[in-house]
Amino acid sequence: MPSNKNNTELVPTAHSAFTVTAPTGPAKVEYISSCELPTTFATFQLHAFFEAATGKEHLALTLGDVADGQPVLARLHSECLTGDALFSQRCDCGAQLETAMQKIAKEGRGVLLYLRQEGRGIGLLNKIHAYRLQDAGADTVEANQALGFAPDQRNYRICLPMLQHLKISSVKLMSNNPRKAAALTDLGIKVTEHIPLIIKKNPHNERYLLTKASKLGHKF
Ligand SMILES: Nc1nc2c(ncn2[C@@H]2O[C@H](COP(=O)(O)OP(=O)(O)OP(=O)(O)O)[C@@H](O)[C@H]2O)c(=O)[nH]1
Ligand SMILES: [Zn+2]
Repeated sequence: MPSNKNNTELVPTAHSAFTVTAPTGPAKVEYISSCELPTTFATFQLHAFFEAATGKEHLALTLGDVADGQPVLARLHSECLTGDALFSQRCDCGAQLETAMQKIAKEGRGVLLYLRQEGRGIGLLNKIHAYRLQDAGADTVEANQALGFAPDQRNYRICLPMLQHLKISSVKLMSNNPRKAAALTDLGIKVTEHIPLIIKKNPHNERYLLTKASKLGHKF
């Protein structure tokens, strides 16, 4: 841990501004509204959902007719404010988001669920704590554990009501995380294809990607 000049630095402890344990059992997610979302890739339909148990607002972007019963090109994207909005090079999230939207635009049909599971479910404040621990030598899994969390706090139950609302029952999944496909299958969503979403590594995310492969089971 880097120390400040007065040596008053505290080891980060988990911030409990909200519950970080994803609710179990069938997820209750209410559909709220939809609008057009013109982007640099295509003009998507943006659908808003509300999860009362956590107070979280989840989003779905769709392009084309996703309700025709054919497998839909799909991305379940876990929120990463630093990567998705602030161009962070610590992870591969921003580039994965961009690539997924590009692929959907190219196909002319697809869905992206933007899930508010920041920091693999521990929230933004705790992710910053975890990054601080990583700056001091921990890997991404050790950092979560040092804060008292599981390496990955996410579950994907909220996807079911969102996909049901969109009338999507089978997907071609863009992900390197086998747990996402397994979770969808458990929920009764057919995964007809696994499409890797591999992003070029850089010196800042190399260790993170290696740890994802060796400790979290991601396939690269
Ligand atoms: N706790 C924690 N979360 C992180 C860290 N780096 C990225 N994240 C979060 O991890 C989530 C993305 O998960 P990843 O493991 O990168 O990828 P994935 O979603 O499991 O798999 P893919 O579908 O292949 O992208 C986002 O919510 C990020 O905010 C970290 O060091 N610690
Ligand atoms: Zn990220």
